[in-house]
Amino acid sequence: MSEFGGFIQDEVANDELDRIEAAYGPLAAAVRELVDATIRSTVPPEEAALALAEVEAVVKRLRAQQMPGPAGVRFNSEGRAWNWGNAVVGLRNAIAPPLEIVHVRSGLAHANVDLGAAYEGPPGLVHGGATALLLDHIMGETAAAAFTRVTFTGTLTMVYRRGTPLGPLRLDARIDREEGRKVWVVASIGDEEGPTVEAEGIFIIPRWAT
Ligand SMILES: CCCCCCCCCCCCCCCC(=O)SCCNC(=O)CCNC(=O)[C@H](O)C(C)(C)COP(=O)(O)OP(=O)(O)OC[C@H]1O[C@@H](n2cnc3c(N)ncnc32)[C@H](O)[C@@H]1OP(=O)(O)O
Repeated sequence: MSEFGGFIQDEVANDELDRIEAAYGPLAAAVRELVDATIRSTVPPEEAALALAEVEAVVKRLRAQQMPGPAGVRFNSEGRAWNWGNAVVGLRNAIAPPLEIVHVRSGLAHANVDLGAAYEGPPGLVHGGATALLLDHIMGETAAAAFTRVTFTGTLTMVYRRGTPLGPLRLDARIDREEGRKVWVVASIGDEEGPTVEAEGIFIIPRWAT
């Protein structure tokens, strides 16, 4: 294994990655269900205590073998990259919705997502930090121009036009302009009635990546 600016070259073969993803993807999806079920359950406390014992047993089983730190962003020489722990798109991260981003072309992307009880801020509405999180990520991937370069968020501006309802939502992002190592991206998230939050960000290609 070797590291480039935090990106880790890890020679796991593609068929082995498929096998791992086929097991851990559904596991993370079940944990997402668990998060939602824990928030919305109305079973009596005695039932919740029994559930706790079962969850603790599952945690113990998974802790039997662990990587020393976070999952990182990895790639192999077969051209595959994976970021299973990412907070927005991580296949193995139950905190991530996960967002499935469609890159229409370099610098233009969109995504559909259904946010449930785990993302609530004001009653029935998405937490403002959660919309910022999703927007930051889709904008970052868009700035990366079809994954041909690394960009970091420099400045992010959010305009919250109206509350974002929990439920089905759409995100859109596009590169507005570029100047040297700076990439301006505009984006929005919204429901069927239109955008609820509009964002503008300056993404920087770091000096170390040029
Ligand atoms: C090939 C393999 C492909 C793989 C492809 C994988 C892609 C996978 C996509 C994942 C997508 C993730 C999407 C989430 C995106 C995050 O969440 S990133 C995490 C949050 N952001 C950070 O942690 C960034 C922290 N800050 C930094 O690391 C550094 O300050 C930066 C932003 C890289 C800039 O450092 P630097 O390169 O030393 O910049 P520097 O030379 O000082 O300035 C360059 C220019 O940028 C301007 N600038 C610098 N900082 C800022 C700023 N904060 N705001 C505005 N302008 C700024 C300067 O004024 C300067 O402008 P000019 O003078 O050229 O006009």
